[in-house]
Amino acid sequence: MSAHSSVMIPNYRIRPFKPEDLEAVERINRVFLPENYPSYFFMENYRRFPRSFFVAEDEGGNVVGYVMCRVESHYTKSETLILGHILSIAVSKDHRRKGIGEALMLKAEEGLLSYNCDAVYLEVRVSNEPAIRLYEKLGYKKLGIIPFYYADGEDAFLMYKILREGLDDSLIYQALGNRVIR
Ligand SMILES: CC(=O)SCCNC(=O)CCNC(=O)[C@H](O)C(C)(C)COP(=O)(O)OP(=O)(O)OC[C@H]1O[C@@H](n2cnc3c(N)ncnc32)[C@H](O)[C@@H]1OP(=O)(O)O
Repeated sequence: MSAHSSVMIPNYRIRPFKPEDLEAVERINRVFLPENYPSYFFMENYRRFPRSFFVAEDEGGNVVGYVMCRVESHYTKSETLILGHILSIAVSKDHRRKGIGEALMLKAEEGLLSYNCDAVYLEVRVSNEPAIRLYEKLGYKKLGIIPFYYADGEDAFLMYKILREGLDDSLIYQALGNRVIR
């Protein structure tokens, strides 16, 4: 399974994150997501995994969305899996339903493939219909629920997508199953 690199969205451009984008990315994160991070967290993920951190900009060069990822090792009985972790994605409200979220996700997957990721996973609030629909559209499956994952007590779905052809779903369960109930 491969990610598609040729996603074109009229009037927008998806490009790699640059340190100058930090303020804009943090603003979008604070306004549109309850899960906020200190600046060093964004910069650390950029420093370690620059090929899977993207922003979307409009024609005026304004940053209107981002996706930030990390690469992790997870263990199964037979092998170590390299898993991409989508840490955070958001698109400014005025720019939604134009394909930006989907394009950011596909670019992130492409970047994660360049780090040899076997699969990609993420956590999402069980009430976050738009995001869950987006992930399902892109082929993500629910591994299970992480109870009380968020600070306000809401549960998360742990969702994943296999990137390496032939990788069995059961290996993802071996790697991440201890975090979820089914
Ligand atoms: C790992 C995490 O970060 S989990 C948290 C995810 N982030 C957030 O919840 C932040 C607030 N939400 C957002 O920023 C946006 O709503 C996002 C990122 C979830 C989606 O971004 P958008 O640019 O609007 O998505 P995009 O236009 O690419 O939509 C792609 C598909 O997602 C689904 N989708 C997106 N929004 C919706 C919605 N409101 N209702 C139903 N389906 C939706 C649809 O299947 C859509 O395809 P379609 O337009 O062909 O029907």
